[in-house]
Amino acid sequence: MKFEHGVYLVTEPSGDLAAIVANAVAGGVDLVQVRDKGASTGALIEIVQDLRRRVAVPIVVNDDLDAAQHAAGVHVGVDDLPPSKARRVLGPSAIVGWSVNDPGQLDEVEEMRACDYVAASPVWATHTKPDHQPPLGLEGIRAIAGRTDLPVVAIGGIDVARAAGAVAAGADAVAVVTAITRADDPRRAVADLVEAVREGRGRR
Ligand SMILES: Cc1ncc(COP(=O)(O)OP(=O)(O)O)c(N)n1
Ligand SMILES: Cc1ncsc1CCOP(=O)(O)O
Ligand SMILES: [Mg+2]
Repeated sequence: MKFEHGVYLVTEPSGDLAAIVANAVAGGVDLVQVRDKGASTGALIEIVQDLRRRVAVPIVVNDDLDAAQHAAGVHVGVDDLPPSKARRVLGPSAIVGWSVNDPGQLDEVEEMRACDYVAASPVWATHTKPDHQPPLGLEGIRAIAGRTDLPVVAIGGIDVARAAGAVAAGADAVAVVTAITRADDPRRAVADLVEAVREGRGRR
């Protein structure tokens, strides 16, 4: 997985989803994840099919392997099915992402081999995922990025003020919910994040 602009949109089930995603993609998002913890598989498939008609970037689904078969891939965490199983079901060309909070996960060779990227999750505390694990901080990004060649995505509490620091610490991309979905102008918000990522890359 190549994160050209380094911005990954993770959706939430509020607001005008189609408009937010279309504007975010126009601003430069590389990848979209449909995340709606309360949605049925059928509802997720409908969302994916609708978004696929509107935008050209890959769309992955959070958690739900059945819905992910109608998308470009899946994002899973430690409480979900393992990446290796997702890979077996979705095949070699699917995108498979895995949340990492404990650096010990990086030693799970079979799981790491199944992934296209790992997410340092969360970097900062966030209300968007009330059950999140302890924040890793910038040190956590450095520790993870220093131990894998996979692209590292930073997620949790990331906004335009924090994005460059996360990237300078070793993240290849930032994954963002509210700083995009709740922005007055999601397209502008993404464009500003893209610029911050560029600045962070320049600091490495
Ligand atoms: C890009 C990205 N990173 C981390 C997560 C969190 O996944 P997980 O730990 O499985 O938690 P839920 O999102 O399922 O609540 C993510 N979704 N996306
Ligand atoms: C889904 C998820 N996984 C770890 S933190 C998080 C939510 C990030 O949301 P926000 O960008 O609003 O802090
Ligand atoms: Mg999950």
